[in-house]
Amino acid sequence: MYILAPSVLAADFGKLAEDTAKAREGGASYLHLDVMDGAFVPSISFGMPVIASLRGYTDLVFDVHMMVEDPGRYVESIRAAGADIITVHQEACTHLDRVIGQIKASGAKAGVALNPATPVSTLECVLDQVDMVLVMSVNPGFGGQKFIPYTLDKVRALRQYFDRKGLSTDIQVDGGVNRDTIRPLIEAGANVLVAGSAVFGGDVKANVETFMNIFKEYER
Ligand SMILES: O=C(CO)[C@H](O)[C@H](O)COP(=O)(O)O
Ligand SMILES: [Fe+2]
Repeated sequence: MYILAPSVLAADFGKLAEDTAKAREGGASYLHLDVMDGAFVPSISFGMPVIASLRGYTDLVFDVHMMVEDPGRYVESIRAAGADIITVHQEACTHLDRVIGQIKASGAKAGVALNPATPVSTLECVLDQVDMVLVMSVNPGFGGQKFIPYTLDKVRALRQYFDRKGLSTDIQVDGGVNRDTIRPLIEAGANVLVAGSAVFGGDVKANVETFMNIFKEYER
């Protein structure tokens, strides 16, 4: 029911495949891949070649978070590189409906992300079409930032909406997720939790296991 998506942004890039294998050993089923273009967000991370290369080393679900301007330009190539879920920012798409259609046509699951200061109401017209909504709980661009508490209200509002509609749409939260912030997030209705520094800082397998044990508290 609950899914941990370790974000490789905090991994040792010289040992990506190794760190990914450790996360899988601990029980993770997703791998969160942060693509940054230096325009939508200040930093530049990695793109298709790195994702395609890593695809050869793991069967984890590739959950690609596109922090790029006009992400519609890259949907097909990110899918071809191995993405299973492609999440685009509402703020980066002039034609969001078209991009969601493009992602679905590619065969990937479609996610839409919101920056902390972007209200849930901006997704009103597309909420019934997406497989996942990503609530950013830090301003995107860097790992290791502090969780922004008001984003919990957005998670609650989304879960209420999906429950009312009888939809089992995933709600993902990304940014500052750790063993202190994860319980309020689950209680607010999040079911896909991204964690970068809390997974890849230290013993990766043990860190993932800690999250898995917290999930068990809620799955009983
Ligand atoms: O999208 C992201 C940053 O924009 C990352 O997924 C996120 O920051 C994960 O890192 P941490 O868990 O250390 O906050
Ligand atoms: Fe992310």
